[in-house]
Amino acid sequence: MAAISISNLTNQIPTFHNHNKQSYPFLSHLSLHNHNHNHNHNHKLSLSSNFTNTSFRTCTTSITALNSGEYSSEKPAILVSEKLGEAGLQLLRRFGHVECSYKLSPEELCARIGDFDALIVRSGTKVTRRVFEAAKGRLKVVGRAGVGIDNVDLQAATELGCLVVNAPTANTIAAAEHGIALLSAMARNVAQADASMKAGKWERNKYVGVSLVGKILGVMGFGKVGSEVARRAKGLGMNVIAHDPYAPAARAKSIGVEMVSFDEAISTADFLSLHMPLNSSTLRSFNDQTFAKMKKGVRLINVARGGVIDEDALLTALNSGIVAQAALDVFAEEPPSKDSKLAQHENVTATPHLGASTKEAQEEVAIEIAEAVVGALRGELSATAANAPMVPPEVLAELGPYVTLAEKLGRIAVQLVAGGSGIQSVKVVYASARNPDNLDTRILRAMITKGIIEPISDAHVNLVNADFTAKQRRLRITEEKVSANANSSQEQQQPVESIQVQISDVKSKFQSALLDNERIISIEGKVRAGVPHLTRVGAFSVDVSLEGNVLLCRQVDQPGTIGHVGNILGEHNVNVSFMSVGRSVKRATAIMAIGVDEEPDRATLNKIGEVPAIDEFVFLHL
Ligand SMILES: NC(=O)c1ccc[n+]([C@@H]2O[C@H](COP(=O)([O-])OP(=O)(O)OC[C@H]3O[C@@H](n4cnc5c(N)ncnc54)[C@H](O)[C@@H]3O)[C@@H](O)[C@H]2O)c1
Ligand SMILES: O=C(O)[C@H](O)COP(=O)(O)O
Repeated sequence: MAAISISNLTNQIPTFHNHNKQSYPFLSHLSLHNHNHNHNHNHKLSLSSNFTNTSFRTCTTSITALNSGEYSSEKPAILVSEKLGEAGLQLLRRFGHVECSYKLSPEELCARIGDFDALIVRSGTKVTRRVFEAAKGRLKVVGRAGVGIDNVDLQAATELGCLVVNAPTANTIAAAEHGIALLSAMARNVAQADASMKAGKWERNKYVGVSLVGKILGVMGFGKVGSEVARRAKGLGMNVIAHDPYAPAARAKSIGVEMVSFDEAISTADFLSLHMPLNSSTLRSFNDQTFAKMKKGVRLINVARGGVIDEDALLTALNSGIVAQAALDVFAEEPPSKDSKLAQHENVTATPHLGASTKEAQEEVAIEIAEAVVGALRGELSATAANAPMVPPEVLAELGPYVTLAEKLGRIAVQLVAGGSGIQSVKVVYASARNPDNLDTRILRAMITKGIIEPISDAHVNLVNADFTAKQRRLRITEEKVSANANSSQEQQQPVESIQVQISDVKSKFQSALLDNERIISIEGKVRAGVPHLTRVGAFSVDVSLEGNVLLCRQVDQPGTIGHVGNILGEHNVNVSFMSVGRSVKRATAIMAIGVDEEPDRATLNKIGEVPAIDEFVFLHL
């Protein structure tokens, strides 16, 4: 894959106007899909004859004009594909259009998904790459109303910039209670005895059970559910050991649970209860080899995920008596086939994935996921994001203006690169008067990446996919944090004093942006009174607020030039919002930075290029 090329910008990227600014104020930080490609106007902007013709999409960080599907008003559209508690639905309805379609086939889901901004699922909906691709950029968030996100293709979501959030806490107790219910029911053959009675029998000798007290329970995965199961099992008089490579031993110890290795757990336990996530390292980790190491007659409970067990191996172990009984709430395929030998096995107690299914848990889960999805659609960062940095709200609030600055600096820097250059290496230097090591730069880096990549590609970059997109395009972004001297107490309180963006090994269409003519484009920005400013271009200090578009001119520092350019703009009804001149030596070369509200047309720009004192200039869309 080639480095980002800007060689053919001239005729490929039409000027882009977004006429459908939406009012989701923070979404720009997170989810910047733009659905207005149909509104492209093929305006081309010609800079003076000395310069490469370039056009850029205007920077529009507003979001998501909804597609022209069924839901086309200003409100976001939310598809709920599995049963969700009423309280959560009400919350969602207050915010957007909600469609509950509980029986969509995979094909129907793909056909409909492009009409929605959010999708809420439980474990029964497979949110595959096909679904994300079918969404064609509109889907901004997938909410998993529960814990396990193994039914969502996280990689595809990340690549396509879709946030995935879950509701990780609300069903913990329900799942733990179900685990204990299965443990007890299995030990006393409750389900089998009940079925026998319903068949008119009275089989007291057949259903003699085993006691729990004094037995060893091995909890595999000592997270939220596992630790609650352990706590309850202790109350039943069991000796509990646990295996979890990532859980702190002290937490287990505090409730009287000993952490042991995988092999020790499986070889000493009388009962094994599984509570780890399904991922590539846990997939079928209970298999022929591991069953062979277990104590003969072990009893197995699984309320985690069916896929952690090799089901054929379990069947063999049940038939050979290595596993005396199993209690399964989850299956590799759900529902399992009607003639599943496992579900039908007389030593298996089976439930249809009921772990989270209590009234209380479902109401709580629905509220938890509705809040997470609404927050994400509003552009807030989520505390339960599975594929984006979780940035605390207070950090986000503080970094807000720097987020805008970062994106604009990225946009400016890339527009200064001359056609024919391939951008490979970007360096960002953050200066802070506070301890720079404490600065969380993930959002800023994502926004710089967005600013650099979006004007020269069709990619939609956001916090979710920024690093992935940069990597995919072989754009290496390095960061440096340096200490800044604070000149005032206000500067001391700011999280960031300045952000410098450098693009190395490129030519510039504005020579003055190069550092010592070294093929390094360098610009710097600051936030002043909450407004992003461009404060340095190459070696020249400037000060222009980045609120409209910017014209940068290098000129001979002599009387009249500023007025001349200002007049040309005025004559063509282009309003100047800000102007600053930076020079190194009196009456030598100066850089003039002009903020303009409107986009000057080609004739206006040509006239500026004809001003004798102007050596070079560039118009930058922000
Ligand atoms: N049946 C249901 O309805 C139901 C309900 C809730 C949760 N679940 C499932 O239960 C599981 C646990 O949920 P949770 O909320 O406790 O999650 P959690 O993230 O709080 O806990 C999972 C624990 O597993 C540990 N772990 C990771 N890899 C491991 C490995 N290889 N071996 C041992 N431990 C490992 C993690 O360190 C973590 O402590 C998940 O698979 C979840 O999907 C099922
Ligand atoms: O991971 C979970 O939260 C549980 O497996 C619950 O799944 P469900 O929402 O489909 O009941």
